[in-house]
Amino acid sequence: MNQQEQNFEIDRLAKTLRQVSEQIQISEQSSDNQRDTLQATLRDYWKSGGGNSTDEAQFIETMDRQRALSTHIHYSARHLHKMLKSPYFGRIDFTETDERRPEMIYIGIGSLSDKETGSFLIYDWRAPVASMFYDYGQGAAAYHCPAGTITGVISLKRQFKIVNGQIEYMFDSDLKIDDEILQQLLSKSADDKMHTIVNSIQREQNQIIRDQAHRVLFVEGPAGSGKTSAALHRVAFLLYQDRAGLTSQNVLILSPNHIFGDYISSVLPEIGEENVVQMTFQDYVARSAAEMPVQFEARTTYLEYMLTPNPDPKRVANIRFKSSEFFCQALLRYLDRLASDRVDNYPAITVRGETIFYQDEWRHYYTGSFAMMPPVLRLEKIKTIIQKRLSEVIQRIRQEKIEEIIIAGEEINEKVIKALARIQTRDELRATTDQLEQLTTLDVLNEYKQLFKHNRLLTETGLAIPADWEIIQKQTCAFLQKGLLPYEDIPPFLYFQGILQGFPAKPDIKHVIIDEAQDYTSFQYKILAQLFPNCSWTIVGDPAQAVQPYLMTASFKEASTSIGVENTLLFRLTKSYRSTREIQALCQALLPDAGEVFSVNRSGPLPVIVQVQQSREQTAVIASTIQAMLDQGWRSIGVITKTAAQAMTVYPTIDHTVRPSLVTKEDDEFYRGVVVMPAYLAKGLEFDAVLVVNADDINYSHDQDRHILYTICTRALHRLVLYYTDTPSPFIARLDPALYKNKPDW
Ligand SMILES: Nc1ncnc2c1ncn2[C@@H]1O[C@H](COP(=O)(O)OP(=O)(O)OP(=O)(O)O)[C@@H](O)[C@H]1O
Repeated sequence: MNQQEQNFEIDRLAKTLRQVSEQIQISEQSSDNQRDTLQATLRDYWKSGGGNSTDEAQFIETMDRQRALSTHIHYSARHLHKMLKSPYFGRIDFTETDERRPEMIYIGIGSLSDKETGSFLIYDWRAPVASMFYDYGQGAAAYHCPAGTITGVISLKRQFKIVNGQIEYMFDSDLKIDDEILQQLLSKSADDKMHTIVNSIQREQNQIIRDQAHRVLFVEGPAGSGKTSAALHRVAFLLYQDRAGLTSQNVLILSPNHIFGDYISSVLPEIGEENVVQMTFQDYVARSAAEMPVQFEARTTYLEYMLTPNPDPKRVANIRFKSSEFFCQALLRYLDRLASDRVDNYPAITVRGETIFYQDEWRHYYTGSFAMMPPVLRLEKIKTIIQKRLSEVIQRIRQEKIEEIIIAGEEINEKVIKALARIQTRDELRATTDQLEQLTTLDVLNEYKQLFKHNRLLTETGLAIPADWEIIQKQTCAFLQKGLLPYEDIPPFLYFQGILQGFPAKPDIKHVIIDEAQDYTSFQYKILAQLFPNCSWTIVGDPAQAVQPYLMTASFKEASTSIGVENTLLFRLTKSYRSTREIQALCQALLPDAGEVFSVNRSGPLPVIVQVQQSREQTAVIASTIQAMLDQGWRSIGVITKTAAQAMTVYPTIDHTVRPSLVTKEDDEFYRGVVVMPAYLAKGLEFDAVLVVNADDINYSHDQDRHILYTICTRALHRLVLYYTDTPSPFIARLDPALYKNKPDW
């Protein structure tokens, strides 16, 4: 780029910043005006004495409108302040077919138009025309917009780094955002929060972000391929596309845990969007558990137990069965029958030989008039009908009783006579009211028990006896007998309960992102589909990172069947960005059938696999490694164990002068620095350096352990060290020695 061009860009930036400043002033002025209007509206209303309900309704509507406007002004001012620091990061010169002159298109986190001419000074990165910045280098290019596909030629592509209103660097790139800039971006130290990748979104990621043709978008990709990043930027894109119909309150992110939720919480605000609603599946479980007469097993208790070297095979059989497609289908069949046949053999309700509710009326209401309601509600409605009819009979009987008591002449006080008649009527009808109660009460927990206790799951569905059925029956009954619902029973039970009682659906949620989707079972998807009936979905995951042993999680195909949407697309990412080439090579080698994964051409030292003789030596070696990493300027170091119990053992051995923190619970705070934590909480996070403690055969020898080890190692950006004591994990022992060293040289 010659000097003249550099000067042009410097002037262009100055002009843009002037415009941004002016617009900030206007925005702040209108914010002040808006605040005054709001206060004046409030004052006038109270001065006028409140008014009638029509006035009040109007007043509330006015206030809501003014508040919404105020919020909007506030956000655009915040956006402009961000733009004052860094208004754009890219430029393309695009000549549309049939046009002679190119248009200079500057791309930033928001749009800005010239106050006087109205022309765009900056295009929002989500604008249709901006997609070419991510999709093309110089040469023929095209983009889609409501008017159709626009074609043309890109004659220049320029990238900027503007910090605090100053150009730090700018360069022209021939290709799409290429490896060089990525290398630079990725060679930095990891933060305790994830950051936006808006200025370096890759073409394959851009396709995910901008897809609008599918109601369910599945994204599968190796560790570090930007699945979470793409999903979050997709949220920003959807919010931009549908400003009128979609707000941040209509979008929900389902995170694996709150640590992860906190980790990703900066991305949207960084690009000027409000954070969306966040939730974990455990939040839903906890809310449901609060109302149950049985204790739900905590996820951590379950995981800690299942991650021990030799969990009870009976429990393993139970976990496999409860998350299997067989059980899912069996339960669905059972629920279908319950929804249609439950009342088939219910008797007529009679009092003194008079039928007040005929036998066929059960079916008439249950599968007819009330068929759209959940069964519990249907029975309640029918009960109300019967009670109403019964109350007429009760009045008649009471009157008869009163007359009988008067004729008997044993009592003359009117009040006492009435009370006696009431008691006698109640006693006479007790059998009927008890019968009614019993027929119309559906105790969900008891119903669930009966599936196993009395074999109803099979007898009612006619399905063949599955392997290990007796073990599963006994296990389930034994747990429930103790008042405990085991973790593997929670999703099927909550689904069962939801179908019978109804789900607390959230129709306002219009888009749901599921991260770490490889850990969800079919039942979980089914529950989510009921909770969010009106939404589209972005579901991202990596089957190689399934860290819950024995659980039969849903494939993407099973997930889409469970969600019940046909308009789906499975998108596969193939490039990984997080780790150095060397770390990535070792991670890929841990998987037996890893497909080809491309990496950014970023090199670093080989991973290190060290044998330590005993725990005293391990303590010393870890201490010196951490110190060496810190001395080299790496700021986030993850000491990652298989279980929380192991993390708690390792934590006290870490030199406390490096101020380590221990993270063992899903809602613990997560800070940058030296962090000791179990693998299942480190999911989705990343560290400059990862130290894998106890990489022995005791911890990592079964096939499911392989995925845990892979997940841990893929958290590393720049350095990876694995320690073992006696025998290394077979997954390590089988590695090609060229992939690692036995001694660190840092
Ligand atoms: N286009 C990109 N430009 C710059 N950095 C990127 C890009 N895509 C991803 N990254 C970075 O790569 C790292 C991994 O991204 P992310 O966490 O989104 O991947 P993931 O596929 O969700 O990973 P995992 O499955 O391991 O949790 C992050 O540091 C992210 O900022």
